[in-house]
Amino acid sequence: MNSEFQQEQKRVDRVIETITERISRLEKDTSRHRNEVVQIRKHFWDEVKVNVDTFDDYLETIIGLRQEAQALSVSQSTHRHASKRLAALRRMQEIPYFGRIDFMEGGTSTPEQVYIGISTLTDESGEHFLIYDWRAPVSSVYYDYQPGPANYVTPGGVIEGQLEKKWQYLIRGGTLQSMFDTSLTIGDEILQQVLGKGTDKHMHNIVATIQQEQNRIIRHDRGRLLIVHGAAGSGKTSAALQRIAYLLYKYRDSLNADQIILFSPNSMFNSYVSNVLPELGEENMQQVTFQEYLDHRLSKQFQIEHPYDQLEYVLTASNTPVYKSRVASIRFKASTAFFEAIHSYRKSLELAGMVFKGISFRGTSIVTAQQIADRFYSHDTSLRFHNRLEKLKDWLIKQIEEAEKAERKKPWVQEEIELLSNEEYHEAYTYLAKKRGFKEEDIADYDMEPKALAQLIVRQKLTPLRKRIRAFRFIDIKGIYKQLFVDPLQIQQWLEKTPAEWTDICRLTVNALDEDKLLYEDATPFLLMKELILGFQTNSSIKHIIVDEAQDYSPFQFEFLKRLFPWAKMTVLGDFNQAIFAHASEMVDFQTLTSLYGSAETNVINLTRSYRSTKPIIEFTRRLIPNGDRIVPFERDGKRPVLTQLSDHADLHRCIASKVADWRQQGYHSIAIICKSAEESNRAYEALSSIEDIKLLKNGSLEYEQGVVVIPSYLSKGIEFDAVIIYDASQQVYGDESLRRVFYTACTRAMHDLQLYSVGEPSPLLQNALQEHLIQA
Ligand SMILES: Nc1ncnc2c1ncn2[C@@H]1O[C@H](COP(=O)(O)OP(=O)(O)OP(=O)(O)O)[C@@H](O)[C@H]1O
Repeated sequence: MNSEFQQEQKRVDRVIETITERISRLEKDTSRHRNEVVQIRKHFWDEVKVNVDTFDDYLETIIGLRQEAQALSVSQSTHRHASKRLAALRRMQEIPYFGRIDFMEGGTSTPEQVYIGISTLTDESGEHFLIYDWRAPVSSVYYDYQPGPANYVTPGGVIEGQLEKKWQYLIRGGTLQSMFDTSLTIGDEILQQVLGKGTDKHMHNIVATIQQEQNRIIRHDRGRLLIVHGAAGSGKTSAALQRIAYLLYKYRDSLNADQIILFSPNSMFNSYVSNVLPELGEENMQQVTFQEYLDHRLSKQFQIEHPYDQLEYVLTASNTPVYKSRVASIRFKASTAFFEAIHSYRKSLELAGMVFKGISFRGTSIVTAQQIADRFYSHDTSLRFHNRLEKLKDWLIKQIEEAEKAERKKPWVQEEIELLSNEEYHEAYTYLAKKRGFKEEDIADYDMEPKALAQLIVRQKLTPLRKRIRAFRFIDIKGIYKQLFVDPLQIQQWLEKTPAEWTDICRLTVNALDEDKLLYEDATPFLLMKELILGFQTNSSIKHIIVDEAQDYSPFQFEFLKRLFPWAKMTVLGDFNQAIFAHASEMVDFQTLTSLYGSAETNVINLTRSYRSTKPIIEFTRRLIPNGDRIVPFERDGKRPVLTQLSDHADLHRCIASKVADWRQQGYHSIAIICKSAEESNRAYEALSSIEDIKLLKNGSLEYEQGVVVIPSYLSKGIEFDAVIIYDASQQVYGDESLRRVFYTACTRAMHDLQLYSVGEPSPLLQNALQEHLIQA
């Protein structure tokens, strides 16, 4: 062992000693803070005297309450911070740092050794940094430069200097295992080691090996919209998560994790990425799928089709009669043209076309739908649309009041009074007495008049109706949306061109709405229509939204997100070669998105290097897509993918079982058998049930499971496996050109090994994968 290595190990030991001391000090502090919180909670009401007899007492009570609540909040926040710091220090006990730069600032003569880890550590004096946080300004030099002139940006300006040397350290369990002078060595040994390992149940942070182009994404801080277009496995999700950690660090005084939302493809993906931020000592951002949001807004009214059910239909129902129209409907309803048409339609409602629901009580009409419409269109059309609706609502409330007066004299009210139970009678009595100003002790003296009781009963019975009117439920949004499709010619007023299948699209939309079903392609347009009429529900507390797998969102959905989060900056990450939804063909690149905030507010970063898979796998998968040669594989050796042609399914299942056994022996922890659809997955799972511990992953699975799994292609998005089997890459299954992206997505999930089987002729999608890239067995 050379002396430099020994010196470095000694430094590691010293730093770990400091970390251990800090931990023991902090453990005492956190336990004290925890006790404080418990005590404040326990004695909260002892400390506050609740007295509301006089105004001064009341004021004193409020002030006391506020002081206690403040003390509790301060203690809770101190405790939270201390616990977070403690968690970070515990991780640093294992790996205190991973890199070092020797940086000589302009005007100085000795370089400073800057050690970089997941969090900052200073010496006892607090003046010298033993470790710099990877997000600190100076640490950017580590990621951005090779030895030579270098600079970094601080809030006070740009610091110029010279990067003398750059080191990578591999420290595990407090022991320095290796160190590389990366200014001398060629290739990235640590990255090789990281990528060569098996996959895990959870994604991990990549801070030790962030690449220069990824660092640009992480530290980007200009404009409203950042678009990242990157090849499969290029680190888009990883960069997005480290970006969140970076923003939380840089804006720690004004930004917290609750103000960031990650839109992710499914719940399983949420669990897969849930560890990255906590590993870096940060709290997780909010995570949501677009479907969850739609459900939250619309599921009371409708049964909304799940996007994966829509996808399953597209993948499996091509023989059904309405298939072509349905696919055309999905594409058309995702377009900005339809988004604009809905805006124009809503505008036209100012003059005609609103649909209302009549209001009736006990089977008798109070106001008919036609009367409501007449009233609405009798308003001055120069008033704002929403004000007209407000006026209409007030008028309807008045109609209810009129109806109320008339109802009081009707016989049903007397009958109701007679049927009141003692309890109800007493309740009504007490209520009316209090309303008349009687104090608790004088209530018994109150004489209840029968008229007042009748009034009360009618009022109560009409309360639900009043509530519905206040919530604008007299507007028939479904009727208004449906109207767009009832007369196929109507939409031509607002659209230059309708799809050829428009009449069929209209028919299938109306049929679904009549059954109170909302097809997935209708859900966002419907919600937009609703918001344009009733007013937009926006969320102004969110400062950043990150949309992963953005190729699966329609331009329509992006417009919607922009309106929903008016103050948020947006980071959008995707790969069009993995666009698997039928609506995705509406957007062939992210250029369309530039119009969202305008080009001055938009920046685009492309990632072309791919890290997930071995070089032979990438050399194969990139031949499956147009312009795939732009993808640069990371130099990691491995075996070439294998295509095995078989004659029947019995043979296929035998081969898969033996391949899985083989791979298990090689030590692979996660093996995926990827099928085209859920339908194929179910069949495969049944047939392969003899494989020990095999699991079926389906829509709704919340956890990403390790081991041997059968999974439909679209659910495997975003995640990765040690080894992948493409269940049946035959002409029969992947015969259609429209499946190219689904097929590519499935193949790019493999890290170390890829095996394709084909029952009968292989898919024509494999045509370009030359012999040199694919072993045919
Ligand atoms: N700089 C890096 N250092 C270490 N590992 C990396 C780095 N960049 C990417 N990886 C690894 O490469 C794999 C792919 O990364 P990630 O899932 O973020 O890519 P992606 O672009 O989102 O992929 P896809 O679009 O195919 O879902 C992960 O295992 C990730 O840890």
